[in-house]
Amino acid sequence: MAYNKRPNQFPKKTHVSRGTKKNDNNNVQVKIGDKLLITIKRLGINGEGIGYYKRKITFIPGALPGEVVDVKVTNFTEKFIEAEIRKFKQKSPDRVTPTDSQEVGGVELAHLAYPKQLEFKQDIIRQALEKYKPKGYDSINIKPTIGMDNPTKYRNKAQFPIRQMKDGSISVGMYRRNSHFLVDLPVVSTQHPATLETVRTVRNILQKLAIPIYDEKKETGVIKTLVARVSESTGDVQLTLVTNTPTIPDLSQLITQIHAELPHVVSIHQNFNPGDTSLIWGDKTTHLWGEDYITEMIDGKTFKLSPRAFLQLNPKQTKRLYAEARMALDLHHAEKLIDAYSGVGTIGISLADAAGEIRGMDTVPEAIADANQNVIDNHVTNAKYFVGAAEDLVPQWAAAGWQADALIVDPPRTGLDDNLRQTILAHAPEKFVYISCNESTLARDLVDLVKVYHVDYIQPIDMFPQTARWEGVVKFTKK
Ligand SMILES: C[S@@+](CC[C@H](N)C(=O)[O-])C[C@H]1O[C@@H](n2cnc3c(N)ncnc32)[C@H](O)[C@@H]1O
Repeated sequence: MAYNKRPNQFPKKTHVSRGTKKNDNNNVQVKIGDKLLITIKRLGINGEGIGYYKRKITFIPGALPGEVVDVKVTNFTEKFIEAEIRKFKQKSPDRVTPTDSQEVGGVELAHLAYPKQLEFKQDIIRQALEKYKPKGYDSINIKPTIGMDNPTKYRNKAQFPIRQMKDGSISVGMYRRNSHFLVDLPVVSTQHPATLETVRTVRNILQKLAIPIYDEKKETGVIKTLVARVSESTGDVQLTLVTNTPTIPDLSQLITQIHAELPHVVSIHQNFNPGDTSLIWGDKTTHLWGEDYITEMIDGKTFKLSPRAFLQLNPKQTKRLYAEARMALDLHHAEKLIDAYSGVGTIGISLADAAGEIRGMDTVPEAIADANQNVIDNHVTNAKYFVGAAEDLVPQWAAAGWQADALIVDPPRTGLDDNLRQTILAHAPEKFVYISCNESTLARDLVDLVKVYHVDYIQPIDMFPQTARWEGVVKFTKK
C-alpha cells in the first residue's frame, strides 16, 4: 500500500530518530524500485523493521533488529521510505519460521520468537513515553509483559468474508495484503480451532446446497461474511451469517445440515447488510435457530453474548487483564467505583463483590442493555450502567454530588477525551487504573494525568500474540 502518512504511527509528531534534525533527510533522493542495503535498528509500532538510509527513516515490514537486508523501495515521501525485503544479508537469531501465510495481515510479529515479542511490547511503551515525555517518564516502572503459555489459538471470534472464486470453489478467509483477493487460509494459528472448523464446515455446506455467495462486483448473491464466536468456558459456538439479501434460500436445509455437522453450534443468527459497504455488520440482526445467546464465564460471573456484543477477543488473557486491574485498584468494599468505557460491564461486574457502588457507561446502547442484563443475571445489586460518553457523564455525576472514590477507564485506541482528562484532574478519585490498548494515546494522556497522580507502574499484557498490538494496565496513586 502506498501511504502518504505512515498508518498508526505516533500521532502529531513524525517518528524520526532522536537527534535527527527535521529537514536533514529531505534531500535524500530515492525512486520506487531502488535497491538499498539497510541495517535494522529497532521495530516500529506496527511491528515493521526500522532502519535508516542516509539518515532517512526506512520502514521494512518483516525485518528484525540486527538484520542486514537488501531491500527494494516501494514508496517514499519527504519524511520516510518504505521498502520490501529482497534478500537477507544477515538474519537475526530471534527469527522463527511462521506457520501462517504471510500474504495476509494480522500476524505481523509471527516471525519473531515469542519471548522477544514480549520484550517488544515492553519496549514499545518505553518508546512512546520517550516521545511524549510525561513528567518523570524515565523513572516509570514498566513491568515485563505478561504473555501466554501457548501464544496460539486464542481468538474466540472469526469474522471472515466468503467469496466464490473463478474456478467455482468458495473461499472463506482474509484478503491478501493490499488487494481484494480472498485467501482461503489453511492455517490461522491465532484462531480458536472451533471458530475455524465452523466457518470451513459452513462454507462446504453452502457449496453443497448451492446457496449463492455474494459477488462484490455485481453486488449479487446472498452470503457475505461468516462470523463464528466460541465461548471458552462452555465450548458453545454462535454463528452469524451476514447477508446481502433479507432472506436466505434453502434456509431450513442449511440449518439442518449445520446442526448435523456442527453440534457445538448452538445459536444461529442472520445479519442483513446489503450492498457494497466497508462495514461488516448491518443494522438488522435476526435470530434464526437455537439459543439467542452464548454464555461466557469470567471470574465466576456469566455474560450472555448476543452476536453484536463486544467481548475481549482473548479469553485466557482477559482473565489475567482483569486480575491485574483488580489488584491495581485494590478496592476495600466500600468505594464508589466508575467503570468507564464499560462495554457489556465485564470489568465492573467482575469487581462488584469488592466495591460499594458501581456506575458504568458506554456510548453503545446495546452494550448498556447487555450490561444491565448481566447485572441482573449475576445477582449483582450494587451496579448500574448508563448510555453516554465518559467525558459527559463523569463530570455530570461529579457536579451532581456523586463523587467516585475509584475510577477504572478502558477507552478505545483514541484514549481519553480532553474533557474527561480535565474532570479527572479536577476531581481526582483516590484510586485510579487505566487499561490502555494504545501506547501512544496512553503516553499522551499521561502528560496531564501525572499532574495529580504518580504512576506506580505500567503492566503490559499480551492480548494479541503474533501481532504488534499493545495492551497494558496502569496503576496510579494520588499525589
Ligand atoms: C476497549 S473497549 C472496552 C470494553 C470493556 N471495558 C471490556 O473490557 O470488554 C472500549 C469501549 O468504549 C466504548 N466507547 C467509545 N467511546 C466512548 C466514550 N466516549 N465514552 C464511553 N464509552 C465509549 C466502546 O463502545 C467500547 O465498548
